Amino acid sequence: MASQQYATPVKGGAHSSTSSATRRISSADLDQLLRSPATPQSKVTDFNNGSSATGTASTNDTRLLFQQKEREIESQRQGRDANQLLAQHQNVYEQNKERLLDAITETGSLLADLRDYNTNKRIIHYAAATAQHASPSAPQPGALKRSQSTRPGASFDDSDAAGRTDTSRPFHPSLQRCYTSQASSSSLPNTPERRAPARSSTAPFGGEADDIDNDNANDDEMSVLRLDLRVGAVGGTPSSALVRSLERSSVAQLLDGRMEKSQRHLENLKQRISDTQSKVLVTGDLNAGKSTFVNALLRRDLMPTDQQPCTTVFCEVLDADDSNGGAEEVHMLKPGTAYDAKDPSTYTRHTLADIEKIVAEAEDFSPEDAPILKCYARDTRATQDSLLRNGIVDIALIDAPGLNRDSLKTTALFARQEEIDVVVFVVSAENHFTLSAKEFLWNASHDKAYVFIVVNKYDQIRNKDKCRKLVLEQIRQLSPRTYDDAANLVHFVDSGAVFGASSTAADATVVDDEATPADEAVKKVEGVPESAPHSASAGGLTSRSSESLRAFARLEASLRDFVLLKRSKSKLLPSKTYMLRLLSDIGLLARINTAVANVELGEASRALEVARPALARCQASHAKLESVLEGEEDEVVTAVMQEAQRKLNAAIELIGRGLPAVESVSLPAYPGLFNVWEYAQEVRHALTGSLEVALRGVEDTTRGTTSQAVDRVQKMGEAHLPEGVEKRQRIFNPDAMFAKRRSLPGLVGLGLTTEVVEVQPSDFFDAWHHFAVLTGSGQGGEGKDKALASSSSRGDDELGMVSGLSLGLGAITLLGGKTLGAKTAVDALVRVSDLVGNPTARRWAGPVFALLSTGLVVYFIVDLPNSVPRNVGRALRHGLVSGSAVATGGAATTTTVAVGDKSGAGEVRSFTAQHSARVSRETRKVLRLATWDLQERFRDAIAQKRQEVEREEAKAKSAQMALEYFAGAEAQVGRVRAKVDEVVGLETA
Ligand SMILES: Nc1nc2c(ncn2[C@@H]2O[C@H](COP(=O)(O)OP(=O)(O)OP(=O)(O)O)[C@@H](O)[C@H]2O)c(=O)[nH]1
Repeated sequence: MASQQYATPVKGGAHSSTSSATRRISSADLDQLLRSPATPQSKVTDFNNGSSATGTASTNDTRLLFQQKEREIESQRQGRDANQLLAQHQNVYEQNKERLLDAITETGSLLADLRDYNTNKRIIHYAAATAQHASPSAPQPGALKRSQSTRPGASFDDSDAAGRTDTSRPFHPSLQRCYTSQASSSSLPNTPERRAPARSSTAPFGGEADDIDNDNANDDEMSVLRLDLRVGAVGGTPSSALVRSLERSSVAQLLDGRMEKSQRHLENLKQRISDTQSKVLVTGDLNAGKSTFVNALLRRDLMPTDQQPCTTVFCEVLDADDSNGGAEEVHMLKPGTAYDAKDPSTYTRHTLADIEKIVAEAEDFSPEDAPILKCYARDTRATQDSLLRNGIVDIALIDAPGLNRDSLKTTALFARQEEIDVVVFVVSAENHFTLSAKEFLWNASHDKAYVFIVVNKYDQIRNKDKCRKLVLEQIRQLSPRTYDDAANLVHFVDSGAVFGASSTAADATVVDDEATPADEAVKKVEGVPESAPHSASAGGLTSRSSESLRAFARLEASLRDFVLLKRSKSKLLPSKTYMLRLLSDIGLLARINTAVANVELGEASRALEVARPALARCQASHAKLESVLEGEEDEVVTAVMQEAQRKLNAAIELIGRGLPAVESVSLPAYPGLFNVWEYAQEVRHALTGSLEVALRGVEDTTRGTTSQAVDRVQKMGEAHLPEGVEKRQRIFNPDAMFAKRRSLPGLVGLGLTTEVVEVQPSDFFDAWHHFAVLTGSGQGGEGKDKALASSSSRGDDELGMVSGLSLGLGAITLLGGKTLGAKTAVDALVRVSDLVGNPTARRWAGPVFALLSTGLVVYFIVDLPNSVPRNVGRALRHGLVSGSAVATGGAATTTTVAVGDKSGAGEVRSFTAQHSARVSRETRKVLRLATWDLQERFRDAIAQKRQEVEREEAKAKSAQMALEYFAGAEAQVGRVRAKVDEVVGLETA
């Protein structure tokens, strides 16, 4: 209030001659007048030239001056109060701003943390997704609430746009088209992605969710972090099938995207709050008088006006002193280039006078290509009057092209820019709201709530009450919040009257003695430059135009108030709203995830109570079974081996006595002396054949024993395997045992050398055997066997001599052995030699010997059918026992895989040892397979149980971690929220 001079047109008296001039009265003058109110000849200030004039003042004049003084004092008081109020407001604003900036920073890092948690540690459950994907048995508070909600859209956007609409707002079917079409217009520049149907399709005051009504905040519903899961870009409705088909990880990914977007928006909010400039977008119907209104606000004929729609540009008017070093000029922005006032390459420079030409040239441009002008103009009015240069905040006024179907989208987009704080919507009182206007206004006010509405050309309306009612009713439907505060936000004016556009303004006069404090404002409206063609002061105002000016003055005061005193509302409230929404969402996420984690922890704990003992039981059973199985295996293998040894030894013993090892095999019939050779051969075949049968018998017994053992093992498995483990058995096929050996031909299968079937001389008379028997060196002992067996392996040279000797000795032995016994025979032989020395004996010795020899030969021949099997059997037995008849590397050692038997091929072992080892190996192999199968299933079962335990432990750990994390997050949300809640005064400012 540095300059306290007011322009006061006065009428009549000494000053009537100067009625067209503006009188200026100073405080000093008025003080003086007050000091001598009754002085007949008082000194009256000549308001025109500042000099004093002396004369007799009439009572009327005195009264007039008193009234004037009172008004001035009141005005000064009001000015002081306003300044104080502004200062206070500025203080509160700064505090609020700092709190919000702090809260935004903290929330940003909380979001970053949540994203990291979601991506790297544990997927965050998102409301409805949780209900669908988490354990169905477990109730989840947040999710459950949604599923029980009666609102169709409360669960995961499963409803259509209408279903999601807040019923507190009137929804206009006629506007639905634009609502949805704009919601899906993701291709538009500067456009945030499509939104969920519950949300605004346009955001006049920001690009994100700060465009949500504060009142509609609901702690149980996502808003900012709500996921848009609509199907299809155009006209699609959300599909619950799609939602259900979405994996939790996909939902988490979408949530991450949403949080990232929110982080970006927080950064924008920061910038927006830190920005000291406030932008006021003036838009409205074609030809509604927007440019006239802007000129009226500026008191300058800056923007071209015409009876035809003419504005084709977005012209942002800024204060030249504040923003451009005082230089009045126009910068035309280069499309696609970021504007920088300090960089002339980003714009082309023009004079203010060029605006008309630029506007005219841009007439044919499409709305998207409409040039954007930065118009730096000096605001000559006093700080407290000026809108642009008010000393508190830099205001920019943007004159936009008129709305029609083409420009609607562009202007809506322009309005969505972050830095647009206030939208002033100009509508012609003559036309009310056109369809485009309705669309724009409904969208702009739908979420933003407040729009400043100027109903212009009110002077043209005859039935003003009717018009007012109609327009207000429309506003009530389109923007209920604006309607509620219509006294401040809706103004019926005649902008032309301020700047001479309307016909009535040209000869308007003001009646002084009816002036009220509101008239002061009217007089400010009158403070137009002298160059103005239709200055209100030029011809004096009629009461008609006086009313118009008063209305405009009220509008200006309200607009200033709205932009300045209530800039908190336009700048901070959206941020506060957004923050509250976001924090509420994070809080909800934290609660949902805490609930889910609690459920998971409970589930995991319960599962562990079962799984841990089950694992321990399973491990114990396994250990026990393992030792039992080992014992069983050893027992069976030993039994098999002993049985095999016993049976094979018995078989070999029989063979050794020249008898077949089994009854089912019989020796061949003696074919006579002339076929004795073949006889010996057949005996050999028969005896080895009987051995094969005996061996098969051993193998069959082993199969039976093994089958029983396998059966026992499997039963043990059934008994010990834990519940739920697959009990399917490996099928045991006993026939497969020894099948390979049996498939081999005779001797090879038996693992014997081919010599065992070759006829030997000893098969007919085994001299060494008889000698051994004769010398009493044992009855079939091992040493004797060796000695006797060696007879069959001597060279052919010795054969004749040995055979002759064998024959002779054999005869003696046989005779002696048969009649007197061996000893007696030898004794007889000694006595015979004694007789040789006796002459008498020598006489009959020859015939006796001849007789004896003949007898022996006869006996030998007669005994051949018995002696051959005996000799063959004895030789075979010897070969089998000594291992000399067992082929090294033969079937006995190679047809089985050595399992736990260290005997290798090539080692000389008896037939019994070899085959008993083989069958026991085979048995061990089969049993190992059976037990291995069982153990394998045990191991699987244990691994499964361990996995289950580990899984539940991990689940419990993860849930525990989530509980801690979300408890921390919720606490942080609480702290930040308290800070945001401290941002006060926005609702009443
Ligand atoms: N009677 C009357 N005429 C007005 C008023 N305001 C503007 N006009 C006239 O209406 C016509 C259009 O005014 P403009 O300011 O150019 O309108 P606009 O909304 O900027 O037009 P475009 O943006 O070009 O569509 C001009 O002839 C103005 O003189 C008013 O309050 N009363």
